[in-house]
Amino acid sequence: MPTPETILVAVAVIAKGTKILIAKRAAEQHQGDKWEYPGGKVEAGESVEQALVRELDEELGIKVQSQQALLEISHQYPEKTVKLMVQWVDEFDGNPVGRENQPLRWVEAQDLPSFTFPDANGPITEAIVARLRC
Ligand SMILES: Nc1nc2c([nH]c(=O)n2[C@@H]2O[C@H](COP(=O)(O)OP(=O)(O)OP(=O)(O)O)[C@@H](O)[C@H]2O)c(=O)[nH]1
Ligand SMILES: [Mg+2]
Repeated sequence: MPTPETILVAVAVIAKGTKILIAKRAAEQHQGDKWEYPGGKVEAGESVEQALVRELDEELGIKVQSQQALLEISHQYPEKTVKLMVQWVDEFDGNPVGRENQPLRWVEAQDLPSFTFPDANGPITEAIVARLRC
């Protein structure tokens, strides 16, 4: 059987000081009811950076002013394979709101381990903590 195509996803770690913004996925979504870093699928013809700007406008109503690559994670779920392009965002205009009615929380980075994230997300917390220490 051919390997299914990898879905490229632009994901934002949005930081305000030592606080990180997380959002709750809807029950009916893939990896539903878990917390996530906002973002979504990169569409045809878009760069990762462009996709992130679009997704954060659509999902949170903020305008990203700068972003930097934090890490990349390839993960095979039983039903699909994703490649998360995780970007660090600490400059943006506007105040994030859950435009898709998703609950949002600003969480101290050190408290992230007490939230349940999609299975692919394991390495992200460590990368955040490392980034904040530098
Ligand atoms: N946004 C986001 N997606 C993640 C994370 N971790 C993770 O495995 N994913 C997976 O990445 C895939 C695409 O993300 P998404 O559901 O946000 O895509 P999207 O905004 O384009 O949504 P849509 O398909 O409802 O239009 C999903 O299969 C999701 O489970 C994460 O931290 N944030
Ligand atoms: Mg999304």
